[in-house]
Amino acid sequence: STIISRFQEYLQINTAQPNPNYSAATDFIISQAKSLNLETQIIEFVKNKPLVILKWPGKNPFLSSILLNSHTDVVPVEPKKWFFSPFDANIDDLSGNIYARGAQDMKCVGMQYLEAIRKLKGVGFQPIRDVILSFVPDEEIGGHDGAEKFVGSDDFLKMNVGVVLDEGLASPGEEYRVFYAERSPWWLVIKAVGAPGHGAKLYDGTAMENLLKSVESIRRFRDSQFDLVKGGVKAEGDVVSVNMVFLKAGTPSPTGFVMNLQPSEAQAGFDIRIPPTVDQASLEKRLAEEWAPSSRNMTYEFKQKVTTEKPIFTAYDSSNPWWKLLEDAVKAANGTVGKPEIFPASTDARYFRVRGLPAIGFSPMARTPILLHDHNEFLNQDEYLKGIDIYESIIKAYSSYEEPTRDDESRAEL
Ligand code: MET
Ligand SMILES: [Zn+2]
Ligand SMILES: [Zn+2]
Repeated sequence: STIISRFQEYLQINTAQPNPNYSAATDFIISQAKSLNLETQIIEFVKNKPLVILKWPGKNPFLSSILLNSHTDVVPVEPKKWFFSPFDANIDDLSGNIYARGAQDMKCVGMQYLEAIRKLKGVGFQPIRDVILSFVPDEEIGGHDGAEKFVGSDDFLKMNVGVVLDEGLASPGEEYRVFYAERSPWWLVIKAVGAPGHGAKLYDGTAMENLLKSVESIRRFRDSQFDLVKGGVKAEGDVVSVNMVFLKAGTPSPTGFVMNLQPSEAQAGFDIRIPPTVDQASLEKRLAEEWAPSSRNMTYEFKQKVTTEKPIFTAYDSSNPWWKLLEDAVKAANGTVGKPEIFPASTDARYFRVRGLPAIGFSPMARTPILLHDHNEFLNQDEYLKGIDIYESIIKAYSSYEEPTRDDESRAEL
């Protein structure tokens, strides 16, 4: 169908980090917007890193707007490990699965917003609140030149955003997952130095030994957290995850590494995710004292570090009307929403939440294995189409919601 081919077309644009083709993605999104008669704006806070903003104006400009956010970049691939080429967006005839990097994370969502608007326009629906779509760059590398700059801009203030939808996760079961908070990412590099020497000599204080002691200590901590999840004591989003993502050491030689030389430097990288309620200061103390102690000639550095003064949540009780509106709208489209969860990884939603806005993490993919950042990422075409109906229902409910929200009230007082 044309709906599916439009999704394929977006997936075929290679927006993988670290060299995303943002200009092709922008052209594509703008052409979609034009076909839908949406207002368009391109903002470049940083050159060649465009944010594409689309607007479907509502009838009441005094009410806060609905922001539907998605990121245009995707994570890199190891193409040889894929059955289908990751930027072909092939459809497996038998299953109807669409294979592509970004099929789940999160080009599906960006296109589903647009397709839902297409349907609503097709039946003559008119929103009361402004419906704004933001297609933002660089989420996968921290969002610093995308969503982070966006939320601090005048353009954003003028939008008077009242609620934000951003990405969630696929769900293998029947229920859609929905997220009210997320863990903070710490991308940590620990470095050890030590005395170099002959490969045959046993001596204390080598860089490798110094590093490995840390790795052992970090692994014990990792196990303790993982055990809580395995034992069913805690959910994935409620423990600290620590995973080693690189190891770097050794003296290179043309045939590999020099084998009889103990190197003077060694380092390891870790992806750490910290739940909102965990005390970050005490974790950093553990890091300084046990994981990278200067007494063992170790230093550390963060490649990414999100710190929060206090836990940041989107309310899911009656103080936040958007939560129930979403649940009801999903129900109205024959879906069900699970219990509110903490997103185990990170999304741009955090930038909206720190500004005090309710942001909900939601990607309508049920009956789907979680394959974001994995090989052979796919989304089934029927599931994709169902997701469009879900968004149609949500956008309809959100944009026709007339009760003043807290945000509208504070606006009125100005
Ligand atoms: N969304 C990506 C992740 O969770 C990038 C986050 S930036 C630290 O890994
Ligand atoms: Zn994502
Ligand atoms: Zn991602």
